[in-house]
Amino acid sequence: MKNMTLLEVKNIEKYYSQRQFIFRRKHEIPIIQKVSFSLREGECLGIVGQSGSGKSTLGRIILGVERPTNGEVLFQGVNLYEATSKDKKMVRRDLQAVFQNSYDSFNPKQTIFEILEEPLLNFEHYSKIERQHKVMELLDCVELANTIAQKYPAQLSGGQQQRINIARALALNPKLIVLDEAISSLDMILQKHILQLLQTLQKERKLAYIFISHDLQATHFMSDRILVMQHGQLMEEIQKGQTCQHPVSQELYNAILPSHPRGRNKIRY
Ligand SMILES: Nc1ncnc2c1ncn2[C@@H]1O[C@H](COP(=O)(O)OP(=O)(O)OP(=O)(O)O)[C@@H](O)[C@H]1O
Repeated sequence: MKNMTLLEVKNIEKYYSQRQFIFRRKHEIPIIQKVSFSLREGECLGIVGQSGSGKSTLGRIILGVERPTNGEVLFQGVNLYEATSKDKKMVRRDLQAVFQNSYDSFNPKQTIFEILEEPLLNFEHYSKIERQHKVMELLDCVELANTIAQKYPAQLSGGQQQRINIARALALNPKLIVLDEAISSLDMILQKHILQLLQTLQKERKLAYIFISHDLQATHFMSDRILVMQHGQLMEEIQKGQTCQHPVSQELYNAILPSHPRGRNKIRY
């Protein structure tokens, strides 16, 4: 089911004020300029662009944690920045995020069980036994052994920590997960495993993703559509299987290195 609109981003602009020199007056620097797009249920939308193009700022605006200067973000029809407390609760359940530095998002004094139990305690009316079952189910979902539940985050590898982050994001059965450089700190083999896991979970749960990344190949693998950003603007939308047309997108695609050096000037889009 990929036809219901889940998210609408309308004419988003974000300015930061910055002083050019110590005694000069502050200037408004545009970081996001007139960005609009929508996302359907169960869809994966990739957002790529060079460093500093505004991807993470846009991600934070979509998550409702960074108010845009202008424009609206509607999640399931609710304006994130004018939501009532009841609507905010719905958004906190249905809209989740996974970031690059998984360890930073944990309380190091909590066990994995406590970390995964926390959203259930805050949002569900489960009994203790039900919470235990649910935590084990979440560990199973991200292909981790139940014995991990008693460990602390520092006792896990980077890949295991990122799986815990994904499991925590899944705990409340969200509709959308914003993945911001979620696999960037992992080695290539682990990246592939996590991407495959994310795809399986997407199919099983009809989840939508916004996949923000520098990595064009991973974004291609995951996404139904890709938005290319530069200087805070959307330059092009590339549908799956289509060739990119815009010079900015072509430059990004040209930067992909083929596995063999002799093929490096023969990239095809
Ligand atoms: N709080 C802030 N105050 C001022 N400028 C900011 C702030 N946050 C981000 N910026 C600037 O906004 C621009 C976009 O940053 P952003 O992190 O969104 O880009 P990005 O495309 O995600 O980059 P990267 O891929 O390197 O993470 C950058 O020039 C950054 O310096």
